[in-house]
Amino acid sequence: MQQTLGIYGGTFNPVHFGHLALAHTLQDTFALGEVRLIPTGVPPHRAPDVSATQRLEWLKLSLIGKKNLVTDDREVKKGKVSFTFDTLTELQQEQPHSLLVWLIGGDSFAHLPSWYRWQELLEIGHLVVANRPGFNKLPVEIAGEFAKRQVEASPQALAQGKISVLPLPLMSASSTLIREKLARGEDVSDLSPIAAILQQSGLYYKNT
Ligand SMILES: Nc1ncnc2c1ncn2[C@@H]1O[C@H](COP(=O)(O)OP(=O)(O)OP(=O)(O)O)[C@@H](O)[C@H]1O
Ligand SMILES: O=C(O)c1ccc[n+]([C@@H]2O[C@H](COP(=O)([O-])O)[C@@H](O)[C@H]2O)c1
Repeated sequence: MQQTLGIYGGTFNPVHFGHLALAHTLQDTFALGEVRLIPTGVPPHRAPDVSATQRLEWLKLSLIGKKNLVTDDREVKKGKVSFTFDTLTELQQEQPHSLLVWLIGGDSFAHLPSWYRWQELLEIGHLVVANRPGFNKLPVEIAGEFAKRQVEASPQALAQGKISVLPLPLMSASSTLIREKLARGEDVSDLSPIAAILQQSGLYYKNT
């Protein structure tokens, strides 16, 4: 049987239930032994107001007791901008016999042409896309790649250079929504597994 490794990168500013549902469903749908959640240190396209070590710490807390879901701190340790192409290349070198099964949301997928070496990125492993607003309005070059590469979401269909859609209904959870609610001092326990910690930290609170 083919060896596989699940990869899920994100800013996780902060972690929410949607992130966890995506990671679980990825693991389950493709029968992956392990999914690595990789927080960005210095993300290429944004500047989070909370440190990378803090975002990693919260992510770790939210994964306690979750078999097969683990954090990977390589991008946090780098201390400079991390490109997904470099991270996946590094992981592939470490595990030359594993197929990398990497996950992004539909909004990220729609912006893929702005990513570093995005066309080569599509060749590295098997990409899994989770539905999210934006996925239904793909730029033409991405729509073309998707049409050419799409296969069903199953362990048997896993293959280098292919793309599958994660079988999960649209989830409205987002870090933006959590940050907005915390800024107003509102409860976020329906959105994040670390709601109490976030509220106590006061980190996103804006006393206006
Ligand atoms: N609810 C969701 N449904 C589908 N994909 C999601 C969802 N939440 C996050 N993702 C995807 O997971 C990856 C990491 O997301 P990220 O950590 O930036 O969270 P986010 O909720 O998108 O944050 P923000 O609201 O700050 O943009 C991205 O590819 C994103 O598209
Ligand atoms: O490599 C790139 O050029 C690139 C550009 C934008 C985002 N990414 C990665 O995509 C993942 C999700 O990003 P974000 O900003 O939606 O949290 C995260 O792992 C980022 O490092 C990667």
